[in-house]
Amino acid sequence: MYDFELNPFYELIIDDLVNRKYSVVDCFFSEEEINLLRANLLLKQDLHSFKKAAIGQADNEQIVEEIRGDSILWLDEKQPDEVERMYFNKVNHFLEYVNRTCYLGIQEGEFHYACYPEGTYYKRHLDVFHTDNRRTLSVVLYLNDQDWTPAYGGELALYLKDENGNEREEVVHALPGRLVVFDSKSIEHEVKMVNHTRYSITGWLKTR
Ligand SMILES: O=C(O)CCC(=O)C(=O)O
Ligand SMILES: [Fe+2]
Repeated sequence: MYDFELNPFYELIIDDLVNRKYSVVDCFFSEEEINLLRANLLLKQDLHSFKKAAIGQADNEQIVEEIRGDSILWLDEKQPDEVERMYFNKVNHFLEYVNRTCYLGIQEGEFHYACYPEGTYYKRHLDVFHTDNRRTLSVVLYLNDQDWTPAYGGELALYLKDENGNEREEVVHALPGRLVVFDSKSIEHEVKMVNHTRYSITGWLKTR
């Protein structure tokens, strides 16, 4: 017997995750919250604190712009600013719900701002490492301007298997406020060529 109230919005996301291993929702954050998060990202970027993103992990990290061309800044969950605290509160609320209903055993998260300048992309990859497969759910939130159009490129392509085992590409436009949650361990994906600076927060919910 559940001792808490069902959340119909979270249930939709969870249904998607169970049925097809990914979910795309546009109203997890309000437009005002997205504007605050974008302004926060731009402020931090002005302070020149973004670094070219690497591939690999720990002592095996390499910057390879032919594979990924974004610059990132990790969020510090222990010292969030006011806007980041709002982001963490919402994500953690969802996370607690997922843990209680799906028993995924997620213990922690890691999150970074990302900026893809024009002409960059991130080639097809999986979000788990050979030496560390704790990442369970990938969570991407787009912080692009409200006038973002598909002509700006930078689509997220998810490579999915249909019921016959054939591969199918699901294309997701990086519309402002859009949240994409997907199974880190099984869904290969890529960021297509970006024609206009593209902003996001990407996070991973992990087991310990
Ligand atoms: O920004 C996106 O749409 C996906 C980014 C991504 O795949 C990653 O950072 O691992
Ligand atoms: Fe990824």
